[in-house]
Amino acid sequence: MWCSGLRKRYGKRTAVDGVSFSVGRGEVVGLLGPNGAGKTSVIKMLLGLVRPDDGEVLLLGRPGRDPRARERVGYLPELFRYQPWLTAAEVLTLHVRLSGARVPAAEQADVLARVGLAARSGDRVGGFSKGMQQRLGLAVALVARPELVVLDEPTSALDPLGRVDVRDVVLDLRERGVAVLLNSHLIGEVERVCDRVVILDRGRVAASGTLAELLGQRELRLRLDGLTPAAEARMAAVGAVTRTGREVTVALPAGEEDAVVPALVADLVGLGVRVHAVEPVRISLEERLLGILREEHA
Ligand SMILES: Nc1ncnc2c1ncn2[C@@H]1O[C@H](COP(=O)(O)OP(=O)(O)OP(=O)(O)O)[C@@H](O)[C@H]1O
Repeated sequence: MWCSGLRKRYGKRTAVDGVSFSVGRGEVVGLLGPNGAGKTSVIKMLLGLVRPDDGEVLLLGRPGRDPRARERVGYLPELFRYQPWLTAAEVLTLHVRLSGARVPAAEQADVLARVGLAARSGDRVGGFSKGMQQRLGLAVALVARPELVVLDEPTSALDPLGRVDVRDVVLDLRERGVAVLLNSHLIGEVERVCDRVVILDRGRVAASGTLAELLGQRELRLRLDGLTPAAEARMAAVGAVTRTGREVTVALPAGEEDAVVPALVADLVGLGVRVHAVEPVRISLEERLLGILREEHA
């Protein structure tokens, strides 16, 4: 899947402003960003559910407008409700028919089992809990043997075990060479399964890259007493500084920590600062995301 220069306005509000990225076969890409960043709008444009004002979409090598491009795409929407009078098995059969694929009943039953609904296949969907409906939505996204799967908040209603199931499903898809685009606010989840992430903010790509690229940056956690403006300026010269009382975090320039850390500590001591603790750490995706968003909004 590939998109370039996607733009969308709703009235005066620009929801998506020049978004480009791609998801290759066998690759899991996470779409991250705050509420209203444009994630769902991007997904809907990719799938042809919303018409972009500008930009291009290629799905599995065909223009996104081509209905045949969508035959091999599985989609779990953020908000969904299936026909309450149908059983879970009937919902799957309906979606298989809609997709035009030929999927034998036994394979459909396997998909229900994979999302943990084997025991409920004959029950009407109207009586399903939110989490069970979300599991069914995942089964719908998977059942027609898709080559690209787009999951919009797939675990929002799921219990911790259900989240583990989804992680296994996603890793299994990757194993089979399926391209997966995952929109989730659960950053830990994204960090565990995604090869790459695209961070959206106010309709634009604020950052993107492999986890190694985005998290490659290390930072230094310090516990300090007697900070002076000169000492703060010395730390700011190294990288972005965040401070909560005596705890100070300094972003380290990539690959230079061996030289930078001892020099910084020596200078801080020289400036009269009492250094209680020094700990270099690799930042988590969550911290990195918050850092990127803070810079964007500064
Ligand atoms: N149908 C619509 N009509 C008007 N404005 C819309 C519509 N859909 C989205 N928007 C606006 O576009 C912006 C992006 O919304 P979108 O749903 O894409 O964000 P999101 O990143 O998915 O957010 P969330 O994390 O809350 O799901 C928001 O300002 C929203 O109000």
